[in-house]
Amino acid sequence: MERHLYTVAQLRAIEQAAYAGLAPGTLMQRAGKAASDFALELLGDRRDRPVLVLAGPGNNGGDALEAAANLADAGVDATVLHLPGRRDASTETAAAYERARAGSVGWIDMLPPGAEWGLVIDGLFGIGLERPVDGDYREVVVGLETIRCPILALDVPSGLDADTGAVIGPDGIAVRATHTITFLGDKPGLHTADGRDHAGQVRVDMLGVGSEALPRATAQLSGLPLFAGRFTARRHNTHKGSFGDVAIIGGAHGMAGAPVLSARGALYAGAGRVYVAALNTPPGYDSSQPEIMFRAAEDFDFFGRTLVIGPGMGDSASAIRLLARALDSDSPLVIDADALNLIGASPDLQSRLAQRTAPAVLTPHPLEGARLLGMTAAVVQSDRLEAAREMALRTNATVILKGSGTVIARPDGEVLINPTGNAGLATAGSGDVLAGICGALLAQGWTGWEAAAAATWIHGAAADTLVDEGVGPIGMTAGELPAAVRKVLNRLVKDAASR
Ligand SMILES: NC(=O)C1=CN([C@@H]2O[C@H](COP(=O)(O)OP(=O)(O)OC[C@H]3O[C@@H](n4cnc5c(N)ncnc54)[C@H](OP(=O)(O)O)[C@@H]3O)[C@@H](O)[C@H]2O)[C@@H](O)CC1
Ligand SMILES: [K+]
Repeated sequence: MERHLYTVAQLRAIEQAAYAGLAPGTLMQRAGKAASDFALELLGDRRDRPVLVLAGPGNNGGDALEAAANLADAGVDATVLHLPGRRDASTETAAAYERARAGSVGWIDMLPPGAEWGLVIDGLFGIGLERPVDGDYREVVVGLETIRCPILALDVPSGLDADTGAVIGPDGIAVRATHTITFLGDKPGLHTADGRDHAGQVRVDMLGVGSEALPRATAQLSGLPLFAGRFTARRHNTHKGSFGDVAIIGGAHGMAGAPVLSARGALYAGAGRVYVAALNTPPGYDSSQPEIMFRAAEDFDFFGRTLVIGPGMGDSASAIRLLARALDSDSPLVIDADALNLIGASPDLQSRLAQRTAPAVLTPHPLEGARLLGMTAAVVQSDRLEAAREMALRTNATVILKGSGTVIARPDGEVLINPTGNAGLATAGSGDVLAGICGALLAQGWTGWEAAAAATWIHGAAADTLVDEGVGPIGMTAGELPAAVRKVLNRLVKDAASR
């Protein structure tokens, strides 16, 4: 899957350009038709169930009115809960209202308690929402929370910021849809932050607008086409040196598990040799993974090795020394966990990072990202794309900002949102495994951008596989991920070979 993501400003420009060449109301009629077609598909053979259509004050409400009229024409029992605003509706929305009025649509002005619906269509607000959903609108959204049927959002689930995926406003509220049909281009907010929980499955309908009319998108959904060329079958005539060395630097006193999880991630993602360079006295070996070699970090030679630095590393003087040495080296570098916090606190380490020429990939969660940027995690989460872009620009590195809809950014402003993964990844150690996978791909010669995109995608796909097998999301452990990562990777290579 590869899909461009447009900002509201870009969508308004697309809308304006498309609008100019069409009869008034055409786009809204197309949106209403796409919505009612999708609604009929969701109803399937339950077309006798009543459908509730929520129509708000703006053009999103106009889309909903068109959809309601279409459903009634198709013989569906469609009821509109109409909540117009104080201002006059646009000409198109007024026309859609007249059309629905003339048909066999039912009308209500409040949510009847206890009513049962086969489907709810949310056309309260779309990309025009700029302040929190309140008053009667809020009451309706609260009322939806107890309704147990599919909810189809038109364009954007009402209450969600289409650019950022944040629910609008302090103490804001947004519709939790099971499906979203989005118009004129996909939107980043449907795929990150609160977006995945509120949008459900996303379908894009371009309303007949051709790709030549679209601006250049600086954000897209990540997907196999971005890195599929790297999945080549291994040649027979190879050896462990052919697939790179990865060294995990971390494991201070009491934190030996984190680098071991990273090391397993690297091993199962195909690195030739994997070391743990431990700050504390290294264990002799890992009995469940004896392939991992343990060394003391202080006198470990970084040369020719890909480094994953930070898991369980702590903030000792020795940790800072090792991090400075790693930043100054020519080794490809994944920077995780404690190493990120140390960089956030040190202008000296920041300038060493910014001056690097070898690949560097940073893997912050929102709090680590916040420390790097000198802001709060809430501010990072309020605009994850912008935060990831800013981090990439300041550090001159590729950034993987973890969380629901992980954002991957590079210094030139290009951004990906990863669509794989699930809540099972919200568990201790899963980030360590991700850093290890990323290290393994760098060690096999991938660029920082490809390694970051693919490691995130594969890590999420591995978690999705585990959920399909009944292992999670509840109770999924980080230690279960590496074997699933191996399965996903080998399947991708096999699929690539058979294409
Ligand atoms: N134009 C086109 O060609 C096409 C448009 N399309 C569709 O239009 C949608 C965009 O329409 P839109 O711009 O009218 O904005 P929309 O999201 O409906 O809401 C804005 C309205 O809500 C009001 N309002 C805002 N916040 C509020 C609050 N908290 N509480 C109460 N009221 C509030 C606000 O009022 P105001 O702020 O002006 O007082 C204004 O009236 C887009 O998402 C897509 O679905 C498609 O058909 C494709 C073709
Ligand atoms: K909506």
